Amino acid sequence: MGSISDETVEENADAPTYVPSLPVPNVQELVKEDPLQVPDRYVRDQDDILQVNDMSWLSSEIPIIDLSLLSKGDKEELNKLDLACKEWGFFQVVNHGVAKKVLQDMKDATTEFFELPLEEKNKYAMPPDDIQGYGHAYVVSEDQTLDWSDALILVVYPAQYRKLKFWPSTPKGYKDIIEAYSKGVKDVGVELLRSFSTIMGMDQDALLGLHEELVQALRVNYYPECSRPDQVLGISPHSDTSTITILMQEHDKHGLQIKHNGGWVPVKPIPDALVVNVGDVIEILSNGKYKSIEHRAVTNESKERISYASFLVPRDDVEIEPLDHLVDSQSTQKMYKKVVYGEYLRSSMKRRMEGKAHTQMAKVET
Ligand SMILES: O=C(O)CCC(=O)C(=O)O
Ligand SMILES: [Fe+2]
Repeated sequence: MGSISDETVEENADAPTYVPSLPVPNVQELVKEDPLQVPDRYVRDQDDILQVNDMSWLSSEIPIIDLSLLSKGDKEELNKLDLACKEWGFFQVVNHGVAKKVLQDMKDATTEFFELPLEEKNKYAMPPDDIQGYGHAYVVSEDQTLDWSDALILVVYPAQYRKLKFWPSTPKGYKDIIEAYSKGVKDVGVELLRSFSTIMGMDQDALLGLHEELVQALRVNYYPECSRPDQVLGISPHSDTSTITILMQEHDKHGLQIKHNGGWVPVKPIPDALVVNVGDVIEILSNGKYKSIEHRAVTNESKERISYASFLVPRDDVEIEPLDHLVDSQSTQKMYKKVVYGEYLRSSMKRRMEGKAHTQMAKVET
């Protein structure tokens, strides 16, 4: 594999465009200027963050799936996957085959990138009319409560969708590291989609085929430390508009929480494991059997946290609706309307992230 050279930065005509977001302050800089300030725009209604819904004791119940067993078609592991998707919508994957070094290089280079001075990072600033680059997405109104985070967002697959002008060339080799990490995640994703096809009663390659082309986007979330973690959220509660999301977190920092039985359950990092969640596409295809679960990230008082979310999604023109055979087997009606994926995705970007409000729009009114 050759390296991604610095010369290939001209605009790519095949690259899709996305919905813009309003400009907001860089949170990392706010903290640098005054570690104690928490501007009003970031302060949540206390009901939003209260610990009364704390269900941390359930963390150890979040399923752990062995990908090497799934790949062999192990029945028991496939059952575990089915249960995980029905009951949790989230699980952690071990024995996924992505080399430790690939994961570690990604963490090291990314940490270095975020430590660069703002002007350096801003060479890759997200323009007002795009969602790729370094900045903030999903800001749609001046009076929306803001998330305590900055992000670097890149479309990585298919390669012809890339906009390389947003791929940082510092630290040295970062582009190749992003590519190697994304390739690893893609292989895991393909393997998982095969197993998802199986548990959804289809040929192994059915889901991949339905995507026409597997599109993969990377969102690196940077959550600076916050002097008042009880007042802010790193990322608002939302469900992912993806088919599945594959997330790497740092092993020594907590932040991700998922909604379960009305409470918030932290996903405790397991070293080198990847966190996977069912996205809205699987929820719709499965007619709600598998749920795209609401999740959020909280901040830490003394440490910044970085998370790496890879979203696997269908091509824009693919139509998504509940699979006929699943509707029949559940002997219920179709719970979701047909949506064109690209329209669904873009309309979600025009809203602020707000729980399951967007999936709700695809629901058939009853
Ligand atoms: O930081 C995390 O753990 C969650 C990130 C997330 O949910 C997202 O980027 O969609
Ligand atoms: Fe998410």
